[in-house]
Amino acid sequence: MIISGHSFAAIWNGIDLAAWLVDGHALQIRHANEAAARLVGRSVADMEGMPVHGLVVTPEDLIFWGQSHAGIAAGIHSHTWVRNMHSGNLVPVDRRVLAIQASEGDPADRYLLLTMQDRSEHEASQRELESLLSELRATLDSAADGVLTCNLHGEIRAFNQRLAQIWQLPRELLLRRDDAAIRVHMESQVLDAEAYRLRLAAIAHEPMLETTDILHLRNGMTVEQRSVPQLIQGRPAGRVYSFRDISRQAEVQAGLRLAARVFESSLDAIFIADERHAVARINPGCEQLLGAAAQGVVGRRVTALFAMAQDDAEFMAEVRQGWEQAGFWEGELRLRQEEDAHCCVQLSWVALRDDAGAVAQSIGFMRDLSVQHAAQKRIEELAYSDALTGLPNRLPLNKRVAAAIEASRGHGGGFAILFLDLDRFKNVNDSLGHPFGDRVLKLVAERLQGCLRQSDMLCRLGGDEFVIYLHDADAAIAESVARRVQEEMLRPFMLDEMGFSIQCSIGMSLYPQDGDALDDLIKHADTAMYRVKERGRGSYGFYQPQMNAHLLSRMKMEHAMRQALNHGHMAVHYQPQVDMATGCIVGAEALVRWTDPEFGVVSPGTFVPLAEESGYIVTLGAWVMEQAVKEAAHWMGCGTPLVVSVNVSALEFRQAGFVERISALLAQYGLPARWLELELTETVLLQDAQEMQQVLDALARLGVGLSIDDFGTGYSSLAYLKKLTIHRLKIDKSFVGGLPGDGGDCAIVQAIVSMGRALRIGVVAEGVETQAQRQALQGMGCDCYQGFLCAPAMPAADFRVRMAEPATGAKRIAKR
Ligand SMILES: Nc1nc2c(ncn2[C@@H]2O[C@H](COP(=O)(O)O[C@H]3[C@@H](O)[C@H](n4cnc5c(=O)[nH]c(N)nc54)O[C@@H]3COP(=O)(O)O)[C@@H](O)[C@H]2O)c(=O)[nH]1
Repeated sequence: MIISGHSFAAIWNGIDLAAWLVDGHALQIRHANEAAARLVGRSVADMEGMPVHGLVVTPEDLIFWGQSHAGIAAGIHSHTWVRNMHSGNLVPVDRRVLAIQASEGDPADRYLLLTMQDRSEHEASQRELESLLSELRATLDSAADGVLTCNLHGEIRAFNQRLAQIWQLPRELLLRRDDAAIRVHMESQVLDAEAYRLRLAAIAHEPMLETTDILHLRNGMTVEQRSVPQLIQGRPAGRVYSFRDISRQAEVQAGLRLAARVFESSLDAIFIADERHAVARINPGCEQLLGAAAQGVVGRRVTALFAMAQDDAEFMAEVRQGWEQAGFWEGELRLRQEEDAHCCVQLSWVALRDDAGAVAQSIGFMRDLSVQHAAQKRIEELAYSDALTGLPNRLPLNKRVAAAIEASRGHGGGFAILFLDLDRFKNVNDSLGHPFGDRVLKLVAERLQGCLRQSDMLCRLGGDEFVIYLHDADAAIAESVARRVQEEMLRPFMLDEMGFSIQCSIGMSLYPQDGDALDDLIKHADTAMYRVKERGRGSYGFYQPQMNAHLLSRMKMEHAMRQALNHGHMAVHYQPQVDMATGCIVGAEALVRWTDPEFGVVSPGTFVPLAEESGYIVTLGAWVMEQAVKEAAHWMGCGTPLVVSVNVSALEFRQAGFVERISALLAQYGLPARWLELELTETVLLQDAQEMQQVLDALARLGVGLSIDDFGTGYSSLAYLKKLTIHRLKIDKSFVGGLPGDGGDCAIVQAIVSMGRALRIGVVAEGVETQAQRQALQGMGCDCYQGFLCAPAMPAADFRVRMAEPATGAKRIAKR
């Protein structure tokens, strides 16, 4: 097809692309179309013939037109600017240059066709896009939430800095693109990684799903993960995840939940009041304390819950003052309960203020003080009374005596103090147990109270010690009361169908002659009571000033006794035990002796009880035991073995490791256990039956003999004779003394001997002084005797001599 010149012009001017034809040699514009004229803001006519440099605006273009264009054939495509002469603006253009050879072989006949596409709009939209992108990035990076976008295949397209922070993405994952590593890292940060992985897989399967999940991360953060589909033209193209740190929120919520639980489950009664001090809420503890359901209480004024002496306004003024000064008010109030009851509560009422500082709400905490008040009352009672008997204790007695002394200054009257101690009450406790002893003490207290007038006062000081204040009393009244008390005590008591009587010792002091203060009067009455005990108990006596001197000498004696062992003032003597039938010595009782440089010969009857009271008997007894075992080993070594009997006190027997020590001693001196016998009193055997039996069994297993000393003077329970491994009974010398004339003693001794025989237990009579006694005992079937008739206890050396002289007294024969 051939295009006419007219048609070409129409096409040339019709195209929207600016074009001009430049003479390659002259560098002048030969032709320009109308689009070119519009682009540069000139007319076509103005442009044609114009040097091409006239339109150059950039240094690069100047260089371009200044160089040879011979090489331009395939065309040049570049971006540049042209100036619009009309507006003066630079217009960005997309420029193409094409070389055209007009006639063959004439290099001068060469043209350059320039086409320019205005890029203004394209560049503007490009800038707009970049600006939008940077805005979007800035927005993402400044977002408080972590954001991550991915496509439908799960490939990560973008995430922001916050996401990196929340998930603590390591630096290397920020520098290189590794979606799999990022996902693995994120999963590893979730506490339940497996569950999270499954959840993500499930979300990926549902492109249109909108999700919200709470994630607990290993770093302690709680994160809310939301995900929404990313839609392009209504179709899912990917997914946007956002992650919000809700740790604080979760903490607050947990705190609120906890507070609600505390409110609901608190044992304290709690109410919340509004700004007008009307009850808004109460907890179950409060309902319980009030005895009313919340509905009946909510809306009532807080002050209406209490029974108060003050009126409402006065009380609230006080409360407000507390709120102003400390933020709370605290005090004891009487709470109204259901059915007109009341209870005492401790109210702590705290004001909660709004931002402006006004009291918006208040919380009241109430603690029931009933138990505390009861305990307080009990403490006061206990402070003034004896818990066991309920009798007043020393405090009220002090007050009473102080008042009596004060009153006596006016009218000169006197009063008496009686110090009363139950005799051998320890035996009751030891044998029948403390609970039984406690019940006896209560009965005693009742009896004693019955002997007194209203104006007198009976107190228990502790243990088995009582003090009686006799109001307006002289020596005669005191004595008659003491006598009445003793008669009353001797009247049989009944407990658990057991009848018994109690003996007591009473010491008395008088005001004002024996002291002008309670402490002195009690001390002196106590001293008098001691003297009564020493004289044989079961009686009463008045304080005499020289008694204190006696007490002092007791203390001196105790001190001397403790020194005696180290100073060699103690010795062990041996008293022979003789076989009735043969007259041979078959054993010896070891008896301790003390000769003091100051006190002279002190009887064991005096110092053994002192040693028992002070606990020194443990040391003393261990020493006697060692001497006796050593001596018996010596007898055996001399070919004259004999059984040695050693007295063991209750305290010694109770010592842990007693059996082990005996066993070690026997081993140390090489004495076979059968040559040792332990003498125990009945009181020892009754201490704690079970524990006692274990020790006795262990001793029996060792092969040591056991005898019961002073048999018949204690409880003489047949039960333990049957149960325990006893080898011998020792008839007390008090029964032997009455033989053969006293029918009662004869009957007792006969009974003991018969019982021994029946139970196959040996019987020894002690304190045999006459042939008549020996014959009587022999006639009754008693096996052995011990007493002055044969010999008193003698030093070890004398005893050895005695054994070596068969002609002088009893012959010795070892028999066991
Ligand atoms: N725990 C320990 N107690 C001991 C020890 N040594 C002695 N005692 C106890 O002291 C009490 C008094 O003992 P004592 O003054 O030695 O009297 C004993 C004998 O000397 C005395 N006796 C012996 N024969 C006669 C006699 O014919 N007539 C008479 N009037 N008295 C006599 O009897 C006492 C022996 O008592 P007993 O032990 O009951 O067999 C006394 O209770 C001793 O037990 C010791 O080392 N440890």
